[in-house]
Amino acid sequence: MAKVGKNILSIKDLTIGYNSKMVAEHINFDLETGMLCGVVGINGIGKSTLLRTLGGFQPKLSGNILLKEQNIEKYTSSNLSKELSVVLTEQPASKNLTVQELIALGRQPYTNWLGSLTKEDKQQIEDSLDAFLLKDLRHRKCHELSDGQLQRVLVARAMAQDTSLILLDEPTTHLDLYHKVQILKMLQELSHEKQKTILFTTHEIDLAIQLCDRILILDGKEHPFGNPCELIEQKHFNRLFPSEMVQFDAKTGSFKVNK
Ligand SMILES: Nc1ncnc2c1ncn2[C@@H]1O[C@H](COP(=O)(O)OP(=O)(O)OP(=O)(O)O)[C@@H](O)[C@H]1O
Repeated sequence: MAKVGKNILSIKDLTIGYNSKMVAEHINFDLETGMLCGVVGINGIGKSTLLRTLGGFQPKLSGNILLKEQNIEKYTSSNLSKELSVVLTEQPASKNLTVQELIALGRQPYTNWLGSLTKEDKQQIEDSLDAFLLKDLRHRKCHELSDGQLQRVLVARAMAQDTSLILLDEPTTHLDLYHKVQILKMLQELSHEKQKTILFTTHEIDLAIQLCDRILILDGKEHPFGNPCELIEQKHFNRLFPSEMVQFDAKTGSFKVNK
C-alpha cells in the first residue's frame, strides 16, 4: 500500500486538445506523494494528449494544473525540471550514449555549466542503475539494447532526475507480459519506497488494476478517478468497451472476450 502524503498534483476542470480541436474536458483529479496512477481509455481518447499537456509539451485549452499547489505555468524551466520528469514514447535522440551516460543526463538540472558530477549526482546515478537492474549494462550503447532494456534506462534516467512527479507515456509498449509486469512493479516500488508520484498511460488495464493506487479512466464524459476497487464496484470498467466484443469480469478484475 502507498503511504499517502501531501498533495503533489491537482488537476482542476482541465480541457486538453489542439488549437480549436478539443480532445477532453472536465478532467479533475488529485495525486499525493507516493502514488502510482494509471491513465486508461480507448485508442484516441486523449491519454497521450493529457500526458503531454501535464508535461508542458503542449498548452492546455483551459482549467488548472497545480504542481505542489502552484500553477505549473509559474515555474521557471529550471525549477520545473527539479520537480517534474517526463518519459515519452518517442525514442531518445541520444541513443549513441552508453546506458550510464544517458542516465547521467537526468542529473542535468543539478549540475553546473561544466556538467561536472558531484558525489551526490554519482550516487543518484548508481542508485538508478541498481533499481532498474542496469549495472551490468552500464557501458552498453543505448542503440544496442532491447525495447525492454531501453525502457528501463529511460525510467532510470527519470529516477536520477529525482523529481517529485514522474510522467510516462505508455512505458509498457512493445514489451512481453513478463517485462510489462517487471517495469510496472519497478514503478510501483519507486513510488512507494522513494515516495515519488508516478502517472503513466497504458492499455494494460488488468495490470493497472492490480498494481496502481489510483486509476484515471478517460471515457469522453466523466473521466472517473479513484482506487481500482472503487472503480470496479462502480462498474466503470464495464462501460469502457462496447459490450458485444468484450466484457469486464469484476471477480477477476479482467476483460473476457465474448465468444
Ligand atoms: N498533433 C495533433 N494535432 C491534432 N490532433 C491530434 C494530434 N495528436 C493527436 N491528435 C488527436 O487527438 C486525439 C487524442 O489522441 P491521443 O494520442 O492523445 O489519444 P490516445 O488516447 O493516447 O490514443 P492511443 O491509445 O491510440 O495512443 C485523437 O483524435 C488524435 O487524432
